[in-house]
Amino acid sequence: MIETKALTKTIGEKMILRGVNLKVNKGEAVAVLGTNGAGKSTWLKIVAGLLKPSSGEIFLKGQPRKKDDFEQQKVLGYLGHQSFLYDAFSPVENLKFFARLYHISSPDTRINKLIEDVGLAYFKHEPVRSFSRGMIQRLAIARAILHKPEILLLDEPHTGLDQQAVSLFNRLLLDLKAEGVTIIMVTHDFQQISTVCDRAVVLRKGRIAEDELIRGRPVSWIHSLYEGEAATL
Ligand SMILES: Nc1ncnc2c1ncn2[C@@H]1O[C@H](COP(=O)(O)OP(=O)(O)OP(=O)(O)O)[C@@H](O)[C@H]1O
Repeated sequence: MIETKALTKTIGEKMILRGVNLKVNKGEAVAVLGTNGAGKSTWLKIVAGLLKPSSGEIFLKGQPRKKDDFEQQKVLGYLGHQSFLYDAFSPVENLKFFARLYHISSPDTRINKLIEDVGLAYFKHEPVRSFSRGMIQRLAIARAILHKPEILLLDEPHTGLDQQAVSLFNRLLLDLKAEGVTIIMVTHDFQQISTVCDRAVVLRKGRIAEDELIRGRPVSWIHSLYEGEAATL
């Protein structure tokens, strides 16, 4: 579904990715772990088409990744550290704007359903500038899945969410997974990884250091994998 081969990224003198070979199959839910600065967000941004690699290859559904290809872009939903939302617009106006970008016809029913799903129905006509961080994150989640992407790329998606929103979001992710959506999630949150993901990949210094199936494993084991100590358990 998504594959990067020998992917490198150098910015200035700094080599951030040093040859990342990673293949994610359709319907998998994969966590990408690693310490701060390991290169996780950079890898995700390159796959999302927001950054250019220095070298290497990217394949999306078996096809080489092309720059500014709308059909390829539609396959992906990306949730990064920035919300991409417009402050002066309400949730309804923001989602209508993105629906137009994705050429979604008659989006009103879907927009209302998504706003309800993320728990913002009461605020759907209020400007985003009045929202808390958690509310913005809820709307950003709705924005990322609005066009029903086949692959969801999530960069620390649980950040800023309260416990109720975390449960709601995980439910949403598990439903999408059951529908066959592929999920790739950069995160430091081991509890959420064990709830949502089947596989964990650990990046260290720009390379894949671990790649293991984690279904049924306790959170402590995932932590050991992150620390590079799982093999000794
Ligand atoms: N535009 C940039 N210019 C210079 N250095 C950068 C740039 N973007 C990223 N870096 C550096 O590249 C390294 C990897 O960054 P990246 O954001 O991919 O790490 P990460 O694994 O996602 O970390 P975190 O868990 O802190 O989000 C970091 O040392 C970062 O400072």
